Order: sequence, then C-alpha cells, then structure tokens
Amino acid sequence: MSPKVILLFSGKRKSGKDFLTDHLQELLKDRCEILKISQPIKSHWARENNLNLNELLSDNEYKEQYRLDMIKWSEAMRDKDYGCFCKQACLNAADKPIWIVSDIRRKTDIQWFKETYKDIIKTIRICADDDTRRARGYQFKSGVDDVASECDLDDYTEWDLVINNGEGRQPLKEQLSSIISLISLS
Ligand SMILES: Nc1ncnc2c1ncn2[C@@H]1O[C@H](COP(=O)(O)OP(=O)(O)O)[C@@H](O)[C@H]1O
Ligand SMILES: C[C@@](O)(CCOP(=O)(O)OP(=O)(O)O)CC(=O)O
Repeated sequence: MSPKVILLFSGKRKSGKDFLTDHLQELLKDRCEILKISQPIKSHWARENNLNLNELLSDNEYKEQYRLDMIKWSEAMRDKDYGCFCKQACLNAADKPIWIVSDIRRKTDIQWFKETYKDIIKTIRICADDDTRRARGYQFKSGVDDVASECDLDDYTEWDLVINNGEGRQPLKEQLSSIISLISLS
C-alpha cells in the first residue's frame, strides 16, 4: 500500500513542528506514519561519531551541539543528489495511508516529493514569532539560522496551509482540525 496523502511540514527551529505533528499522530493513530528527513542524517552522524541517536532525535539541547556539522555534511550530500535523504526517509517508512513528513526545509525537498508522489502532496508551514521561539529555547546561531536549512522556504508562497503556532495562536484542537481538513482519503 502506498500513501494516499503526504503532509509536508515546514517551520523554523522551535516553531513547533514536532509538537504539532506528534499531536496529529495521536489523533490519526495507526492510519499515519511520521517521517523525518533528518532521521537518516542523524543516524549517520550518531554512527560515525559514536553519539546517542535518541538524544539527537529529541528536542533537547544535545542535537544543537552537532547541528552545524550535520548541516554542512548534509549540504554536501544534497549537492550530489538533492533527494537523497527524502528517499531514505521514505524507504524506511511503514505502509500507512497518511505520511506526515515533519521537517521539510528546502524547496528541493518539496520538489522531490512532488516529482515522486505527484498530487497527493499537501504543504503546511508552521510559523511562530521570535519571542515565542526564544521562550522555547531558540537562540540565533550564525551558520545555522541564516542558511538554507532554516531560510530556504522563507520565500515559498504556495503553502496549502499556514498555521500560527506563536503569540495569538488558535487552540491546539483548532490547529489540528485545520490540518485534518486537508486530508481526503477517497
Ligand atoms: N502550541 C504549543 N504549546 C505548548 N508548547 C509548545 C507548542 N508548540 C511547541 N511547543 C514546545 O516548544 C518546544 C519546541 O517545539 P518543537 O516541536 O520541538 O519545535 P521544532 O520541532 O519546530 O523545532 C517543545 O518543547 C514543544 O513542546
Ligand atoms: C541537520 C538537520 O537535519 C538537523 C535538523 O534537526 P531537527 O529536524 O531535529 O531540527 P528542529 O526540529 O527544527 O529543531 C538540519 C538540516 O539542514 O537538514
């Protein structure tokens, strides 16, 4: 069974990508699977450098120590094949009707998914103001917050849905129902 819908989520660090996609998964239960493009990157990095993969995958400070190096290595890999990590994430994914990709970062990520899975793609941008992100632990870092990893989709305008997850956000239930309304499994 191949997926019927693929939801691509994008947003800056601490905008709430994991928070919202984890809650979405609680709602959709076993109909969905969360895919992370950063998973193959982090797996490689953990293996090569003898690091704790679970810590790298968590939302705590641990991954921040390695983010800059992971960005540099993964950019070099993407220069050779822009879809390499998207492909790996999909190869490891379970057969579920809904795939939730929680960390789209580049226009080429969207391009790869649209080329590969055509019109079952929906794109969602999560926004949060800087004060809210800072309250969640964000601190600007040169080489991380001013490069493609965080900025390439800033000027993308073709989102199917934009969700405010900062100051003045709607209650979680409403945020989630706006996402659910994108899904039609006919
Ligand atoms: N709407 C929200 N309400 C409460 N806490 C939130 C909300 N959105 C995000 N957070 C918290 O902010 C932190 C960063 O969120 P996270 O989902 O890890 O961001 P990202 O994956 O975009 O870097 C986490 O501790 C998360 O629980
Ligand atoms: C090297 C990275 O894949 C690390 C991404 O780690 P996370 O996806 O865990 O980051 P946030 O959730 O936004 O905090 C970035 C990249 O450019 O591929």
